[in-house]
Amino acid sequence: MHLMELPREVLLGENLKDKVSQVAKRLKLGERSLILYGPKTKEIAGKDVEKHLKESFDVKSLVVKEASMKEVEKALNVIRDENVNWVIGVGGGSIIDVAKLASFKADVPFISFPTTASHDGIASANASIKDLGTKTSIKARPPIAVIADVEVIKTAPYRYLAAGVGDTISNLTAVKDWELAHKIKGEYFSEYAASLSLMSAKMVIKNADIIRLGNEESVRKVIKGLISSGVAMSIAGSSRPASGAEHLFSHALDAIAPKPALHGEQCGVGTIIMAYLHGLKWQKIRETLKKVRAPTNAYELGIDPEYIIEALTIAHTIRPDRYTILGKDGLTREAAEKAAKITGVI
Ligand SMILES: NC(=O)C1=CN([C@@H]2O[C@H](COP(=O)(O)OP(=O)(O)OC[C@H]3O[C@@H](n4cnc5c(N)ncnc54)[C@H](OP(=O)(O)O)[C@@H]3O)[C@@H](O)[C@H]2O)C=CC1
Ligand SMILES: O=C(CO)COP(=O)(O)O
Ligand SMILES: [Zn+2]
Repeated sequence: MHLMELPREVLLGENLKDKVSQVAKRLKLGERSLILYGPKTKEIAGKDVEKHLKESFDVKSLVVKEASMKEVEKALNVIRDENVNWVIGVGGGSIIDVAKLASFKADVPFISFPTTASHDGIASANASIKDLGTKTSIKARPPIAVIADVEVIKTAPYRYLAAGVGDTISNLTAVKDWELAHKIKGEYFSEYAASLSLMSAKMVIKNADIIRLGNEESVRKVIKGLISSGVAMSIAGSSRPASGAEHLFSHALDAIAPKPALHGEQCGVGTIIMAYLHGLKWQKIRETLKKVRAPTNAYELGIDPEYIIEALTIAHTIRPDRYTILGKDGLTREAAEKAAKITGVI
């Protein structure tokens, strides 16, 4: 049996920092809450959300440094010691993932309050957490509510919005990899989740000219795609519809590059290469990324070509149970170099 859980409320609008209490009351989440934010997102929105929440709730707070198991444990300790009833994560993908996993382990609900449109973990049920050096995708529960404040998200540097396009466009190759795993390995495949995921990718391609403006409408377009993508993952019961070989490439870069770029930026570049390997129209993907001013090569990622090649050759080892176009043995150095050169990535 596959149990599908989805958010109960999704708010997308302006000035929502003082609306969290209303949502929490409506959903009867309880008296004691824990707010998680990062050092920057505390200043950007966290402090304000906390101030408003304190008018109605008993609020504990924690500054989260990274998406690691250590940080999840810290949050879990506060939840248990303080008998916290619900959690809210105010931040980027890292903060939301820590809130998602800690609340899941403690069996309490959590609210997702994204400060950027850079990743599709906003509404997904899985958390990407670093444990023993590499990122693992851990099954958790989707947020009970998503509160996406366009005013807050709009203040993030444009680069984050372009990264969101990269994370969404990667659904094109992720779904291809999923189909392949279904055909070759007999892996469970949900046509419905795959279609929803592809729809998000197609929407950002179609709206690239609007997105590149970086205005409020752009934020709304990208956020909607990211939320649908997260819902697709919840329906699938895994990150399969939105994470294939292009994500393995990004996770590999996170592990080896001295200064990795944003998750969505790396996934976007990975999508160009994996689309080439799949025989898809990779030029169209590159064109869209260029249009929204997202990186399309090593230089723009700020990563040495040598790391790009290495990441391509080790990507298949990151999650051996996730079958992709890279197969069981991965790419040879020569094949990696050729694919990266043909697609203009190096
Ligand atoms: N679970 C899932 O389904 C998914 C998970 N992910 C995961 O999400 C992570 C990537 O998320 P991403 O958002 O790109 O990166 P991070 O959450 O790591 O944030 C990157 C930086 O941006 C800062 N930041 C956040 N909001 C703003 C803002 N409004 N203005 C200025 N700076 C801001 C953060 O501040 P601070 O230092 O305060 O945190 C941080 O320093 C990865 O760990 C990835 O694996 C991605 C997709 C799906
Ligand atoms: O980033 C994701 C989808 O965009 C999902 O994360 P994983 O690659 O960790 O499963
Ligand atoms: Zn992603």
